[in-house]
Amino acid sequence: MSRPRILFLDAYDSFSNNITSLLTTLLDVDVFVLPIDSPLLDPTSADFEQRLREELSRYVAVVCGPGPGHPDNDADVGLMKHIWRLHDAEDLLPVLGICLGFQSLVASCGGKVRRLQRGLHGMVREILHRPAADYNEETTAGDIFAHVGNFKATLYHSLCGDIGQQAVSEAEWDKARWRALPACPDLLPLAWVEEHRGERDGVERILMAVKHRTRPFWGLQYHPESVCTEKEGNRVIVNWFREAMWWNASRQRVSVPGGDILARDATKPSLLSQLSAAPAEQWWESLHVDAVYQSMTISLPHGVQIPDIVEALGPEESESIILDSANAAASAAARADVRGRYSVIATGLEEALRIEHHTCDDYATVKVGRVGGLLQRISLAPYSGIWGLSDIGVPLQHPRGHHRPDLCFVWVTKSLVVDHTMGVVHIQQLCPRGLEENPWVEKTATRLLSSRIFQGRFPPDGLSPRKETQHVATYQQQPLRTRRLSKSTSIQTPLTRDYESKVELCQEFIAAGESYELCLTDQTKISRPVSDSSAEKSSADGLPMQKRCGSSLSAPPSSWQLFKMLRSRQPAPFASYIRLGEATLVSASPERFLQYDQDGYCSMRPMKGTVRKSEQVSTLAEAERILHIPKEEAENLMIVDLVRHDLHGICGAGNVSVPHLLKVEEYQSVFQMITVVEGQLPKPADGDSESGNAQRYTGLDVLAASLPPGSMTGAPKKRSCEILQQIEQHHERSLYSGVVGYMCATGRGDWSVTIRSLFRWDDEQVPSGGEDGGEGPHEVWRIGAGGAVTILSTPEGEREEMFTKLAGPLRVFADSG
Ligand SMILES: C=C(O[C@@H]1C=C(C(=O)O)C=C[C@H]1O)C(=O)O
Ligand SMILES: NC(=O)CC[C@H](N)C(=O)O
Repeated sequence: MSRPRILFLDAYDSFSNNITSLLTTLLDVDVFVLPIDSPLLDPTSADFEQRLREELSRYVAVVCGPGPGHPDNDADVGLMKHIWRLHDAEDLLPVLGICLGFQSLVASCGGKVRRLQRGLHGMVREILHRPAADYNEETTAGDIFAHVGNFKATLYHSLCGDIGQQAVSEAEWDKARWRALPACPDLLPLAWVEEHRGERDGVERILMAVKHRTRPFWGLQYHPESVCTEKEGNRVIVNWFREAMWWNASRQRVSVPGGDILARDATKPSLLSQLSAAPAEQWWESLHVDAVYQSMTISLPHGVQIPDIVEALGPEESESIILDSANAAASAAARADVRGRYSVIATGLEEALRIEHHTCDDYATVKVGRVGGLLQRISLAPYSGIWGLSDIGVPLQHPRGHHRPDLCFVWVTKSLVVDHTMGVVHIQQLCPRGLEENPWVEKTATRLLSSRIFQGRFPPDGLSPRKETQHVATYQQQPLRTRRLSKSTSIQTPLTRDYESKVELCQEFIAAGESYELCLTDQTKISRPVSDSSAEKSSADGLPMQKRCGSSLSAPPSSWQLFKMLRSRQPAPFASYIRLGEATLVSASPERFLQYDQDGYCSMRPMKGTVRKSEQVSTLAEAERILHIPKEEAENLMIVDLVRHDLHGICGAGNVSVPHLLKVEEYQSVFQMITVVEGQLPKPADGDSESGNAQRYTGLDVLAASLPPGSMTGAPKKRSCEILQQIEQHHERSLYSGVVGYMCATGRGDWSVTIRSLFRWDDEQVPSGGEDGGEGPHEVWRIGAGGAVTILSTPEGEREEMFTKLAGPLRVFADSG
C-alpha cells in the first residue's frame, strides 16, 4: 500500500528538506516538493485552476514552507496564496503554513504582517500555549497544541503576524490571548512567544500559531524542524496530521492515488543516474580506468614536513596539487579537534587529464595537461548542470570579463599520501594495464630515500628551521591598512567605512525578512613584482634554488615560499598549495566542508563564530565564555540547519544527525565554533545489479548539492547569494569561498572551504606597479575575508572580524616585504 502523500510548497528556503524529512519520518508519509514558482503550474495560464485542482487531488494535505521575503510580495509566496483561496468543498484540503507560509495565511485572512521590533534568527524560545488545565472539549477542537507539554523552538523571522495583539491591555491579555481578535476574526491564536524588549519597550507579543475557524488551515511561526526545537514539539505536527486526516475523513475526501504529479521527490536523483542520458561516445574512456594499482610504503623520518618531501622529489613541476594537513605536527599546540591525518601530494600533472568548466558556458572541456590539446567538449545539456551559483538559480553577471574555469577536476594517477598518524608515506600510481613495467613508484621511493631529509641530514625538529630565515629580518608588525611595504609592493585593504556601511546594508535586508544571516566578504589586493617562478622549490641536489643562485634577497618570495611561510605561521588542518592552469592558491583553511567514505558516510563541519586570540582571550575556557552567547550560537545554528538541509536533499529523510553542536576549537590565531553534521547516503535497493549501480549515490552527489558552502553564503542560500552579489558589487569572490579537495577511486573524499588563503591568476598582471612606471610587470594577489552578519552584529565588530581573518594570510606579504 502506498503511503499518504503530502505536497510541500517550497519557497526557496534553506531549511525545506529538514521539514520534508521531519514530516516523512514522523507521519509515515511521502512528501513531494513543488517550488512556489513552478513553471508547471503557472497562475497566468488559462487552465491554471484546473491543473491546480488536479495536482491537489493527489495529496492528503499541503504544507506551505518558510522562505525569504514578505507575504505581501507575490513573487515571494507564489502558489501559496492560491492555496488560501481554495474554498468549495471539492477543492479544499488541509494545509499547514510554516513561518513564511504561516505569515501568508495570516495576510490572506486580513491580518497584518509587520516587522518585529528586532528579528529573531536562530533564537530558541519557549512556545507558550494554553495550559493543560484550560483544555476542554470546546478549546481542544482543532487545537494542535492540546496536551502537548512545554517546549522550546527555534525562530527564524524578521516579520510577524499581527492580529491585533499589541493593542490588548495587560489586564485583558490573559483572557484575550486565546481568542480571535477583532482585527482578524477568522484566526484563533494557539501559541505565543513573549519577548522582553527592555525597560522602555516592554514585552512584544509574537504570534506563534493559529488555526482557521472554519477552514482546515493551521500555521506555525516557529521552525518545528530545527535541530534545536525540542522533541516535544513533534507532537504538534502529529496532532496536525491527525486533525488533517480527520477533516478529510469527515468530508469523505480521498486523495487520488498514483497518476502523474507535477511535484518531485524530496530527494534528488543521483548524479550517476544522469549518465544514462549521456551520448554514446564516452569521454571518460580516456581516463584509462582499466588500470593496475601499484604502491609502496616507506616510513617518514621524524620531523619531516610536507614541503620537505615536495622539495626532495626534485625540480619543480609547473603545476602542483598539495593538500597539506599542516597542523599535524603542530596539533599539540593547536589543540583543534581536526588533526589532519593525511596529506596528499599529486604529481605528473603535466600529463593528467582534466575537466574544466566556466560557469556561463553550457559545456565543459576535457583536456590533457595544462596546455595540452582539447580532447573533447562535453555538452551539459543532458545533465542538470555543474555546481555553481547558476545551479541554485542565481545567475552571474554577463559578461564576466574573463574565461577562467570555475571548476577544475584533475585525474591524478601518481601521488604520495602521507599518513601522519602512522608516520608513513604511500607512493602510489594507477598504471594503465599493459604498461605495468613503469618504474615510477620505485624510482620515486629511491629518490626520497636517498634525499637529505630521509638520510638523517635533516634537523629533527618539529618545525622546519631553514624556512624563511632570509625574510625574518624584514619582519615588522604593522597596522593593516592601504600602504606600500616596499617601493614595489602595494596592499589595498577594504576601506573601514565602506565595509561598515555594507554591514549596515546587510542588516537592512535582514530586518526586511529577506535573509536570516549574510556572510559578507571583501577582498584585499596585493600587487608586487612578478616572482621568478622558475626559481621555485629546490633543485635536484636539495639546496634551495634561490640560495644557489645567490639572488634570493632581491626576488620576491615565490608562491611556494609564501605557502611555506603561511603553513608554518598558521598551521591549519586543511592547508593547500595549488598551481593549476592559470590559477595559484595558497591556503591555510581551518574549515572542513565535506568528508565522505566509500560506505556513504558523510560529515560536514560548518564553522561560525570567530574570536581573535589576545591577552584577554588566550584560553579555550575564555573563548568558550565569549562564543557561547546567543549571537554566536545563533550564527552557527543557522548554518547547521542549512547544512542539514543540504545533506537531507541527498541522504533522504531521517539520515542526518548532529553529533557535536557548537564546539569551540583552538587554532593558531583564532578560536572557532564548529558543529559536526553527519549523513548516510541511501543504499540502492538492488545494490549489486547494474541498474542498482546506476542509481547509486556517492559523496559527489552531496558535494554537488551543497555548493556554494553555506557557511560562506548565509541563509537562506539562494536569496542570500542574490543579496550578497549586489552588496559585494558583483565583484567575483573567485577562488576564495569555494572548495578544494579530493575524491579517490575508492569513493572517499575530503573537501575544505577556501578561506584564510591567498590566490592569483596568471592573466591578472599589471604592466608596472611602480609609481615611476619603471619596475617591470607586477602580479596581483588577492585575499578574501569576511564574516557572518546577523541582526545582532555591529558594524565595528564585523569590520574587526574581517581584519582579524585577513591578518594571517596578509602577514606573509608584510613579512617578506
Ligand atoms: C568568511 C570567512 O570565514 C567564514 C565565516 C566565519 C564566521 O562568520 O565566524 C567562520 C568561518 C568561515 O565559514 C573568512 O575566513 O573570510
Ligand atoms: N523563516 C521564514 O519563513 C521567514 C519569513 C519571513 N521572510 C521573515 O523573515 O519573517
